Amino acid sequence: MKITKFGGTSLADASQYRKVIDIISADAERQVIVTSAPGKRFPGDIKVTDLLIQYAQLTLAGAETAELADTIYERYETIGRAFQVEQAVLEDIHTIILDLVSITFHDSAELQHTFKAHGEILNALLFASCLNSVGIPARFVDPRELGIVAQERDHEVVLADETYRHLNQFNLGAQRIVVPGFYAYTPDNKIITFARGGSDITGSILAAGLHATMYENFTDVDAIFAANPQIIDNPAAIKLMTYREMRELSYAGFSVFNDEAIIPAIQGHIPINVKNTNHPDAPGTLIVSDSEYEARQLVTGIAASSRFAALYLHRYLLNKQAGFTLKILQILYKYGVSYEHMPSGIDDLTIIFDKSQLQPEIISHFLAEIKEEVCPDEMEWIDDYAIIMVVGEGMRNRVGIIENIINPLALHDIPVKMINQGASRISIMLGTDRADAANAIKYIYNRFFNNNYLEV
Ligand SMILES: Nc1ncnc2c1ncn2[C@@H]1O[C@H](COP(=O)(O)OP(=O)(O)O)[C@@H](O)[C@H]1O
Ligand SMILES: N[C@@H](CC(=O)OP(=O)(O)O)C(=O)O
Repeated sequence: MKITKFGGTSLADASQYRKVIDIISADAERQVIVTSAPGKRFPGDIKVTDLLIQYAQLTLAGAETAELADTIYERYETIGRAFQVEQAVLEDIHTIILDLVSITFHDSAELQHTFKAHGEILNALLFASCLNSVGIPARFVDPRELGIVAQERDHEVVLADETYRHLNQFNLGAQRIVVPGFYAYTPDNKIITFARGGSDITGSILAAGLHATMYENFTDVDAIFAANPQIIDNPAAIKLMTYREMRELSYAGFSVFNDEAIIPAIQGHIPINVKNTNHPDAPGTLIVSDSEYEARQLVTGIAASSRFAALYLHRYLLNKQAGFTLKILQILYKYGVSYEHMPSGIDDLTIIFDKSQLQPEIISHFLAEIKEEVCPDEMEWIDDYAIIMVVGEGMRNRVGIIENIINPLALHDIPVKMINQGASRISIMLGTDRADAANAIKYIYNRFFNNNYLEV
């Protein structure tokens, strides 16, 4: 049995739905289908999840919502009509959307989670109806029935271990099931959404918990490429890679996967196949454990992400001062701020933060406290920090890689603000200005992929 997840672009309209139905009917093993909310149909279009976020905001502000509710409903209605689903199904969807504004929520967070999850809920309901209307028996199954439980801890949504016990007890039967991705239930039965892109997480949890033979993740590209296709024209496709490579690359910007998403699949030893809904016969990218992998090239992929900021601190004899870092960490802890990386030298320390996890209004407060508490000789907040990650199992134990990364950047006058090598033996991390990140990717990509400097 395979878990087959379809991203938002794969379910954006009726013609995409048709492709997805063909994909499902081509393989009886595709028994558990995970849906995202309808995504963008064309560049500039708005994902249903983003419409629902607006809908939640208008509701919280007590503003007029009728027009937006209609826009959301139309996305589902057009698809449903194309498949001649029963009128009652469309009416249900319409009512559910309209009724959201009348539900009493405990707080605004609960309202936002519930509104957001409805992109997936309604798409799964509609998709199950469409499958039935073309003669493929299928049943909508909510994460509550499966027992997917999660809760917020330190601003993170953490899956409860009992989820796997529940999934173990779930009787799948012979029918296909359609499960909405992106959300779970709290122990007190409230909807809680994962991070954006989190339908990938649901697919991965189900793959591990229901002991699938494969986790198929259908998206809108033929493969995971060695660099973002929006930066590099026609980048090399990655046919086979390891979980670890994927984790590092998705963390640093390969948005094809949510970076947390593959952890359950890794823990369950489930191979992942990323495939294209628009070219389902293309083999896509297979992601496996390192024991099933032999590196054939040095670098597998190069990613960049601009969602970072950095705090640079300089103080002479910093390496001799007991408790210097501890004081800083205590201040960060007090503000509930986690950091991503902390490269240090004898007199210098850089702390790198994920800006998407930082509330902008607290930055000036914790900076002031750090300044007062540790009295650095120099301190700078770098707000536009990008991280570039060069990743490959083939880099392990190989000498001379770093110069091939740095040289092309030096040749093009791109300053490197930080290098972090060694923490993971399969990756090298660089810090640059955000404005330089795309060019840095191009030059590093050229060195490794267009100069035959690839073989192990
Ligand atoms: N290295 C990469 N390889 C493939 N796609 C990438 C890469 N880096 C970024 N992407 C982007 O990820 C997109 C697919 O992810 P996403 O939009 O989340 O899809 P879905 O809606 O199917 O979940 C691609 O369209 C592509 O623009
Ligand atoms: N719909 C949610 C969750 C998701 O996974 O979407 P997608 O598969 O389109 O990335 C989002 O937009 O974040």
